[in-house]
Amino acid sequence: MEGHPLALHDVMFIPALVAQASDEQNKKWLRRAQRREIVGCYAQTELGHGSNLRKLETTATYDVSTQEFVLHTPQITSLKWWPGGLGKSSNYAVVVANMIVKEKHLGPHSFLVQLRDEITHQSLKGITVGDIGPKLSFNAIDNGFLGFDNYRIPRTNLLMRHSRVEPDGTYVKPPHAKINYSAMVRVRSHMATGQGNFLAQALTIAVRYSTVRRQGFIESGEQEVKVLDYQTQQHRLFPSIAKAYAFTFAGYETIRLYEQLLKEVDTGNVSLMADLHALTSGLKSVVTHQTAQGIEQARMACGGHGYSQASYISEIFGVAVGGCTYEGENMVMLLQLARYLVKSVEQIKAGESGKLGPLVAYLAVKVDGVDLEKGVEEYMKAFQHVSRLQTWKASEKFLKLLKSGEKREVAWNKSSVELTRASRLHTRLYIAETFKRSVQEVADPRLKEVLTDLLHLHVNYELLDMATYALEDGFLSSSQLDYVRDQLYFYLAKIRPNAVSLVDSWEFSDMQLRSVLGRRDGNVYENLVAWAKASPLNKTDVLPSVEKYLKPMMNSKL
Ligand SMILES: CCCCC/C=C\C/C=C\C/C=C\CCC(=O)SCCNC(=O)CCNC(=O)[C@H](O)C(C)(C)COP(=O)(O)OP(=O)(O)OC[C@H]1O[C@@H](n2cnc3c(N)ncnc32)[C@H](O)[C@@H]1OP(=O)(O)O
Ligand SMILES: Cc1cc2nc3c(=O)[nH]c(=O)nc-3n(C[C@H](O)[C@H](O)[C@H](O)COP(=O)(O)OP(=O)(O)OC[C@H]3O[C@@H](n4cnc5c(N)ncnc54)[C@H](O)[C@@H]3O)c2cc1C
Repeated sequence: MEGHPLALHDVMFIPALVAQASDEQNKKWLRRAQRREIVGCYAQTELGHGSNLRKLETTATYDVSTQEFVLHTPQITSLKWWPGGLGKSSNYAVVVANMIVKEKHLGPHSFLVQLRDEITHQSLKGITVGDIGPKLSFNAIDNGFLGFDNYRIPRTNLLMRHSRVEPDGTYVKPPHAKINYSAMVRVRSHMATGQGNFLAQALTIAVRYSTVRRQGFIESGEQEVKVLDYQTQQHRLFPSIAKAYAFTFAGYETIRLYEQLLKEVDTGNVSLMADLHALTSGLKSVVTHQTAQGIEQARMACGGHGYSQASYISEIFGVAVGGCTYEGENMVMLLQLARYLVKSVEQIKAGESGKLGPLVAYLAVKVDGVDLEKGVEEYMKAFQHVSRLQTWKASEKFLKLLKSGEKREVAWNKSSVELTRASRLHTRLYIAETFKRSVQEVADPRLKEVLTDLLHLHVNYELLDMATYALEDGFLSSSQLDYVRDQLYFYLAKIRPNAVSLVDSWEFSDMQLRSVLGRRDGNVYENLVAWAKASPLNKTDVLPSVEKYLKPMMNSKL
């Protein structure tokens, strides 16, 4: 859980080689990387810039006389900063640098760069490398810094699957300007399942513990109740169980789309790139944010013991919440999706709704009302309505500002909070749709019934959570919202008997969970006492600090 120094080798280094190195280059590098003869990381972010890649300062200048690239970090803000596994573990890196050929700045490109000697592991001349220090979490990963002092690498170390520099300095452009960003798109497309997994771990701990913990009464005179029987506890935990399933289903779809994209790009078809970029930008942001919130609620649902490291939920939170920042800061990524949504609105306004992709076609179709009692399909129409409403509102705001003479960037900035709201609603619609489709495909009727309950819980919870938008224009009435509330409470109670099975079905072992509270055998109290006794502070009855600090104070007559 605390991370692994080689995580980025598998998560980004190898995928970057697969997607961006030519077949010929990969004959040299890929097998070695897969056998871990060389260990690598993905070095893109710098001390001064992470989000705005066009302003990366590390340069790779082509020297035609030696057929080499000269890597250089001209100032302190140009140092690579953050890459996982860079500090101490990696001897190679995929380095993203601004490529300069014949004095022309050609933007960020990826290079395979050796950092350390393969035998001694010592850093090579011209390289400054080290660890950036402790973080909120992930402290088993050596996130690092890296500087280059006119460090030379062969021309052939530019990853050349999609773009090339010939020996004479002729540049062959890629088929899509952002194709070098593919390693990021890959991780974003995997993040929904990854984050769903973090959320699932925290929920397994909290739900199991909530069946062991007894506190207070629902009906007087009986045994104290398991805290999971409180409606508030169910409301805290069960919608997140539904989300963990929903994120996993959505993630399977984006992983499949990324694999499809890779195949299509190899045949020269880059049409899926914009769609997948928009989709994964939004999904990554919504999923990481909701996961962090869900984990924190799971921790609080364990009361005081949730605050102890024995619960292990704080560590899960620390790792998961990193996802809100890495692979694109959430606001920045929501604004990427918003670009796509605004473009879609512009297409509709230009009478070109036929050209809209399937995920945004609903933006052109108005619905007057819904009959929620007819079931989940009607909820989908309601989600479409609120997303459409907010997308149009935010887009119109932006377009109006543009028309009034504001510069594009200024108009964008003045509309950006509204735009991020639109992106979230659009993404939540996508999550609900994929959840619905995935449940429909389940063959086992008993499993399907339980997952359908979770789906119902999810759509009622979500609609209630975004109710302001639907009430604003009178799309939903207050009596419809009462219906949604009743349905929500109905499904909380219906899910209660299956709650433990729903979390157990994720099959985390005790070793994976590392939680005293979330143990499979439920022996929480005995093990909490044993855990506390094992605390380093309990190794001796009287600590040395007593002699040194407490006694002089306690014995003073002041
Ligand atoms: C696999 C399992 C995962 C689970 C993880 C578990 C453990 C791992 C542990 C640790 C962490 C793992 C990884 C972390 C690694 C990293 O963090 S690597 C660094 C990540 N950095 C970022 O994500 C940077 C974010 N910034 C950007 O991506 C870009 O700068 C930007 C915001 C997208 C803007 O780029 P820019 O070049 O300026 O473009 P501009 O805004 O001008 O847009 C121009 C058009 O290009 C389109 N576009 C942008 N990106 C893409 C893309 N990737 N694909 C397709 N198209 C793209 C954009 O939409 C614009 O299109 P228009 O049509 O003009 O609107
Ligand atoms: C755990 C972890 C692992 C990482 N691993 C790697 C790695 O392996 N390799 C690597 O290269 N990098 C890695 N990173 C770096 C990470 O990708 C960046 O930190 C991330 O992309 C955010 O960039 P930033 O730090 O520059 O944030 P900033 O962009 O400085 O963000 C600061 C604030 O500014 C806002 N902001 C920035 N730009 C805009 C805008 N255009 N519009 C509106 N608001 C804006 C943001 O929303 C945020 O609120 C890692 C980071 C973490 C935390």
